[in-house]
Amino acid sequence: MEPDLIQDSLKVDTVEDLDFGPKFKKIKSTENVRELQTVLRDKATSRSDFVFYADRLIRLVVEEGLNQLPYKDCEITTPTGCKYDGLVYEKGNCCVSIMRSGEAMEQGLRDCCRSIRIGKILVHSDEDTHDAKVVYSKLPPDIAYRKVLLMYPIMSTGNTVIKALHVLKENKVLEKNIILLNLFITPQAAKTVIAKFPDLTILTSEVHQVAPNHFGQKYFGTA
Ligand SMILES: O=P(O)(O)OC[C@H]1O[C@H](OP(=O)(O)OP(=O)(O)O)[C@H](O)[C@@H]1O
Repeated sequence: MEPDLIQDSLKVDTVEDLDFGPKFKKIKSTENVRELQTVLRDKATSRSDFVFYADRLIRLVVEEGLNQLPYKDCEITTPTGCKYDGLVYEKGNCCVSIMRSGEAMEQGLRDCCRSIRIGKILVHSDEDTHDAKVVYSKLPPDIAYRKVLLMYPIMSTGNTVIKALHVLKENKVLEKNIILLNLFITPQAAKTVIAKFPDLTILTSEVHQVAPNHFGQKYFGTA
């Protein structure tokens, strides 16, 4: 999809509202989306509600993320014999989830792309300093030739995602072929990541000074 068409889409806010350039995109902030974000931020939300509402928000971001991938024209025949000019999803994509919160987004993607390959990167970040280091990675061997949906829901400083992006670049993935799917990002994280990776596409649901850093603990029930 061309950038100007993305701006016209009902599904994403116009990028002019955000000062992060044309490769930074946000799903439309509808009342439905705002309710999901509110439930996820509310400390009174039960764990089962948290998982349920997180999965709903993840699905919206994943569906819009699929709009950032390439499609090509095709013609099909309907059951009544009519020709129809349609679109078909192009092959050559994969996903990389950043453990562990990024793994919460895998089911939403698999619900849309049943057999997509999913690589993993584990980045350990220090709870106090937010310093991050790569502990483990396992990626599809031909990842350099694929478009990559990189998934991580929370960006506070952006350090975790930056480490993962370095791993992808070391594996010869082109920056312009990476689409980062995210739920919540701080303005600081957006600025920092974009300054280092200007050709990266970022798709989020909300930019806010406060990152809901309880996400992983609450989603996986470890708090
Ligand atoms: O942008 P950053 O400053 O790097 O932070 C990203 C996220 O990573 C940390 O969570 P945690 O270590 O619990 O990660 P996990 O939920 O993936 O285990 C932090 O609390 C954020 O939620």
